[in-house]
Amino acid sequence: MSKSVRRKPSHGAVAVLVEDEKFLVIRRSRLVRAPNMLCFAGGTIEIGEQPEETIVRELKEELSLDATAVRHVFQNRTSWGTLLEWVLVERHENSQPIANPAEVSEWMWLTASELLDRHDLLPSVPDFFWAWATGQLEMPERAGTPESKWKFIKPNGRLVN
Ligand SMILES: Nc1nc2c([nH]c(=O)n2[C@@H]2O[C@H](COP(=O)(O)OP(=O)(O)OP(=O)(O)O)[C@@H](O)[C@H]2O)c(=O)[nH]1
Repeated sequence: MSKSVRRKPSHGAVAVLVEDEKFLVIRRSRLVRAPNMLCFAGGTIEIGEQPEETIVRELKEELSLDATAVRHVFQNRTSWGTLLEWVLVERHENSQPIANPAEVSEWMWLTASELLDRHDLLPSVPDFFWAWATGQLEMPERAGTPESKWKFIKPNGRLVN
């Protein structure tokens, strides 16, 4: 969520950090676009950057977290036209998140089911879990197994029972 030179059209990268079936989630600060919403850490890909570099930089800026990109897992486009690159990351041993209040008001570890129960998510987050549940992306064992009910999460929508 830095304010430096941007590439147009908007192209962003999202950090997927999962341990023991819990995903690292941030609440966006009230000072940024989509204030107070829950999402994964990430931000705009700057000129000359690879998505893997963007998410390492954004994890440092938003959460003071040291992490390594593992692999690109997914790509999608938001309803407002931003192309998103989803990158699996691992945090460095002993590196703990500390929220930068200019960008992040809090962080939390949530299971996918806990996440999908929330009503304050950026719409790309249920889209990501829908894609996982429908076999469009591969996640490591530590992420657990996608639940079949997530297949009923409509893209940009909520869980349909
Ligand atoms: N950080 C983050 N951004 C996401 C997610 N899902 C999603 O659609 N986005 C979108 O990706 C774009 C870039 O994210 P951002 O808002 O955190 O980053 P930024 O300040 O560098 O970019 P911006 O000021 O152009 O919006 C925004 O349009 C944001 O809404 C997500 O899970 N995490």
